[in-house]
Amino acid sequence: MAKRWQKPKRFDRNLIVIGAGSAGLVSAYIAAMVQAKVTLVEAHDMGGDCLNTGCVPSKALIKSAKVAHQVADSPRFGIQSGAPVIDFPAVMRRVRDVITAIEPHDSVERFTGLGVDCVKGYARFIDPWTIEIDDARQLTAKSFIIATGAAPFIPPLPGVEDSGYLTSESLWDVMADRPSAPARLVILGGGPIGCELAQAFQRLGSKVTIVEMADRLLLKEDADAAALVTARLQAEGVTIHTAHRALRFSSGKTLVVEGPQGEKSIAYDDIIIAVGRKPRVSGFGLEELGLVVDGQLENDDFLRTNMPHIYCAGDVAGRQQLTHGGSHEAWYASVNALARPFKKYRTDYRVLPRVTYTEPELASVGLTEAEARAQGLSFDVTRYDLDDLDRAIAESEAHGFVKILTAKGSDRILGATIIGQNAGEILAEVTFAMKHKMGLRKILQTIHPYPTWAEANKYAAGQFGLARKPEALLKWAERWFRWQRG
Ligand SMILES: Cc1cc2nc3c(=O)[nH]c(=O)nc-3n(C[C@H](O)[C@H](O)[C@H](O)COP(=O)(O)OP(=O)(O)OC[C@H]3O[C@@H](n4cnc5c(N)ncnc54)[C@H](O)[C@@H]3O)c2cc1C
Ligand SMILES: NC(=O)c1ccc[n+]([C@@H]2O[C@H](COP(=O)([O-])OP(=O)(O)OC[C@H]3O[C@@H](n4cnc5c(N)ncnc54)[C@H](O)[C@@H]3O)[C@@H](O)[C@H]2O)c1
Repeated sequence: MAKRWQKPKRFDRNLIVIGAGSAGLVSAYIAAMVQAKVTLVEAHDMGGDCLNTGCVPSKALIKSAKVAHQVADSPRFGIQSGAPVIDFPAVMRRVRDVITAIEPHDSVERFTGLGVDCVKGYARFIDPWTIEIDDARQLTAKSFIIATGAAPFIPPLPGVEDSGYLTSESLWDVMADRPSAPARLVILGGGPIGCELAQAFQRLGSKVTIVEMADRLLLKEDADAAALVTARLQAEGVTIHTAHRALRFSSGKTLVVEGPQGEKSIAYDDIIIAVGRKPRVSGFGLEELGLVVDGQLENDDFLRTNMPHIYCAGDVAGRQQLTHGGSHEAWYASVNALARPFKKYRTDYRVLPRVTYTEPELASVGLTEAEARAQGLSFDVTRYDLDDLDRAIAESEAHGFVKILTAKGSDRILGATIIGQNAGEILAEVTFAMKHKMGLRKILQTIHPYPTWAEANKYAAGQFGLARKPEALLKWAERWFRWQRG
């Protein structure tokens, strides 16, 4: 390294963080908290994908769609209201307002107040210790964290450039000016983005078709849980083509797909491409430093790239793509970068929860059954069906389940999947137990208020206990009580 580049004798900063999404913001925050001199460089909007084009607008849209669905569904609860009238521009204005309300949490003002030097501009490495911002100002640092996120992957299908496709990044601005939701909406990709947006747009008046090349939706999640999401989407009118591969676009806004029955043409008014997100690693000097191999930013379990003073966190690191995952990695990247060479911490993803905000909601943490099997683990599965839960019955939402995997011969939790209303909230207790190595018996011993959704965890733990009754002791007790009755 020294031969090709001259290392500066002094540095302007202890740490420079590139990208102000969840990973970059948290990295800069931690550095400022421990009194390091830190600069955070952001080319576009503070808050990155989550605030501007990801979690926040999608959850705001999902809420409006849920209200529309509840209005349509109200006779089920004894309320007559007529079909919902969707004021789509007002829905999109609300999405914008929600972003505006949350913006201050991620703002330059807030982070400057916390001691972070925030710089607006596009950063590019010119050597391993120096970045240039907007081809003008240069800054050096002892360490760096690359937190540049990911961008939608666009498959190189014939005709794609003229297809008028939208992505999770572009759709918000485009839809903001529309009088109504697209009449026929095709969504390519049946992952979390595809499923969440499909249900939301269907509920807001679109006729949605999902095209997914795998044989089921939500491939990374428990198959039983994903099947319930699929069934609900279909019941609400979404057309789902699994095992269908997109082949090409033809003129007149048509997608040609190939499935088990051959080729099929699907006409659309709009198409959203949601087939995964690709780490942003090019155009700002990483390739020139030799940090990118086969299109990936190489990094180890300490989030260190192949230059020991350059770290990474968030979507760009290629290990997970979640907002809280990015914040989690930010802790490791910033602490490892600042404590170098005295101390380093290995990343740990064993207790990383995730939630897909469809209705029913699908929440999981740790291993799925398929993952536990693939790892050759010996485990038990306890399942509690929510059709038994009083709160779920009272709310006429008695569907879904809690599925918990435990290590064979113990109550140690290896993973959990919850599907149903408020699954993400119910999962919090299991995540806490798992993180702090508390088994299912500890959940069973905890008082849960009646009637709550969280009681589902207690009943699942109860189910676990029932399946492991001390049969010999109970036989003895039965004899003892019979003897006592005389
Ligand atoms: C529709 C959708 C819904 C989602 N919903 C959820 C959800 O409900 N829950 C959840 O946990 N996750 C969700 N995600 C994922 C989540 O948004 C991302 O995982 C998270 O935002 C990634 O954060 P990050 O900090 O790694 O990157 P980003 O937020 O992408 O931030 C990277 C930043 O770096 C900047 N940048 C890039 N290059 C440079 C450069 N050279 N110089 C300066 N700045 C640069 C970019 O402008 C950007 O602001 C969703 C994603 C999408 C698309
Ligand atoms: N609620 C949440 O936490 C949330 C919501 C949205 C997104 N996210 C994050 O964003 C990431 C990206 O989401 P995503 O849904 O774009 O990606 P994904 O990788 O999770 O799913 C993409 C799907 O597209 C399919 N696919 C790929 N190429 C295809 C093709 N040519 N034709 C048809 N189908 C094709 C894949 O088989 C896969 O099922 C997620 O993995 C997740 O981490 C999270």
